[in-house]
Amino acid sequence: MNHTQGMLRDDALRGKTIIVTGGGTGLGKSMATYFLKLGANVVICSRRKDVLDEAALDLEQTTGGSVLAVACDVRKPEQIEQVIAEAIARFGAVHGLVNNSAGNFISPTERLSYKAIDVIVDIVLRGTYYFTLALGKYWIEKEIKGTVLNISTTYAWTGSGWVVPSAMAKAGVLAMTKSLAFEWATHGIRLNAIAPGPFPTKGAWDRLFPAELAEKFAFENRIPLKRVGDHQELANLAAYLMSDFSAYVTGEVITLDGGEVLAAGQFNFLNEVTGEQWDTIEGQIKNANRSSKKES
Ligand SMILES: CCCCC/C=C/C(=O)SCCNC(=O)CCNC(=O)[C@H](O)C(C)(C)COP(=O)(O)OP(=O)(O)OC[C@H]1O[C@@H](n2cnc3c(N)ncnc32)[C@H](O)[C@@H]1OP(=O)(O)O
Ligand SMILES: NC(=O)C1=CN([C@@H]2O[C@H](COP(=O)(O)OP(=O)(O)OC[C@H]3O[C@@H](n4cnc5c(N)ncnc54)[C@H](OP(=O)(O)O)[C@@H]3O)[C@@H](O)[C@H]2O)C=CC1
Repeated sequence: MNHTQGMLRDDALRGKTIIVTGGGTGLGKSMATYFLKLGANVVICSRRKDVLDEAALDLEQTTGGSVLAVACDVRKPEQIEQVIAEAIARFGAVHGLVNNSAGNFISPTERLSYKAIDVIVDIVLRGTYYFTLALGKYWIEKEIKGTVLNISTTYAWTGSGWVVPSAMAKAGVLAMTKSLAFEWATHGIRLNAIAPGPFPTKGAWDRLFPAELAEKFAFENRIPLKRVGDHQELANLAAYLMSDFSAYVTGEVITLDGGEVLAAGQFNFLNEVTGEQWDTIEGQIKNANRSSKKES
C-alpha cells in the first residue's frame, strides 16, 4: 500500500451523482476519475466543450463509468441551471458538488486592471456561490441531503502576495463553507473544503510557475515532507468527503500540503542548524542556565 493508491472500498460512491466543475482538466479530472471508479455518475462542466468531450471519453474508457459533459461558465447562473437540469434528466438526481473551477495567475497587484481582478474573483467566488446556491435550493426543495466540497488553497488562511485576487476569493469560499455548513445542517446538507498545497497540473503551473520561475523554484526544499502532492492523495480525501463515510464531518477545511503552510513557524529557520552547531548551542544555553542559578 502507498499514497498513490485508491483508499476507499469500490462501492463507496455508488448511487451518487456528483458534479465536478472544471472536471475536464487537472485535479478536477483526477477527482472525477476516482469518483467514477467508486461507482458515482459524474457530471463535468467548464467553458471549453472540446476539452470536456475529450475528457469524458477518456474517463468513460478508463473507468467504465457514466459521464455527462456540459459546457458551462460558472459565472452565468442560467448555464449552471442548465447543467443541473441536464444532470437530473440523465441521472435522475444530483447528490454532490465539487466547486473546483478556478482562474489564477501571478502578478504584482498594482499591474492588474479592474477587469483582471474581477475575472479571478468572479470565477472562484461568484462561480462557487452561484453553483452552491442553485444546488442548495434544489436539495432543500427535494429533501436531498447533498454534499458540497470546495477546493480552496492554503493561502486563503495565510494570505499571499502576487495572487491577491485568488487569495481574496478563496478566503470568501472558506467563509461560505463554514457559514452554510451551519445554516444548511438543518437540511442534512454538508459543506467541506480542501486546501491543497502544490499538486502539479498544467493549468496551475503555466500560470503560477512559468519557465522563468520554474527553474528557480525547488518545491521539494520548501515543503517539510520534501515532495509535491500526488493527485490520488487529493482524490482519496475528496472521495471520503463526498461519501457517507464522512457523514459527521461538516464545515471542515482540511489542509493537504506536506506541511508547507507550517513554514511560518517562527523558529523554523533552525532547520539549517547542523548537529555540531546544536552541540555548541546546547552548551551555551546550559552555561546561561548555570549563571542565572548562581545569580539567584
Ligand atoms: C502551488 C500552489 C498553487 C496555488 C493555488 C492554485 C490556485 C489555482 O487556482 S491554479 C488554477 C489555474 N488555472 C486557471 O487559471 C485556468 C483558467 N484560467 C484562465 O482561463 C485565465 O488564466 C484567466 C483566469 C485570466 C481567464 O481568462 P479569460 O477569461 O480569457 O480572460 P482574459 O485573458 O481576457 O483576461 C482578463 C483580464 O485579465 C488580464 N490578465 C490576464 N493575465 C494576466 C497577467 N498574467 N498579468 C496581468 N493581467 C493579466 C487581462 O489583461 C484582462 O484584463 P484587461 O487587459 O483589463 O482586459
Ligand atoms: N494545482 C495545485 O497545486 C493547486 C490547485 N488548487 C485548486 O485546485 C483547483 C483545480 O486547479 P488545477 O487542476 O490545478 O487547474 P486547472 O487549470 O486544470 O483547473 C481549472 C479548471 O477551471 C475551469 N474553469 C476556469 N474558468 C472557468 C469558468 N469561468 N467556468 C467554469 N469552469 C472554469 C477550467 O476549464 P475551462 O478553461 O474549460 O473553463 C479548468 O478545467 C482550483 O480550484 C485551484 O485553485 C489549489 C491549490 C493548489
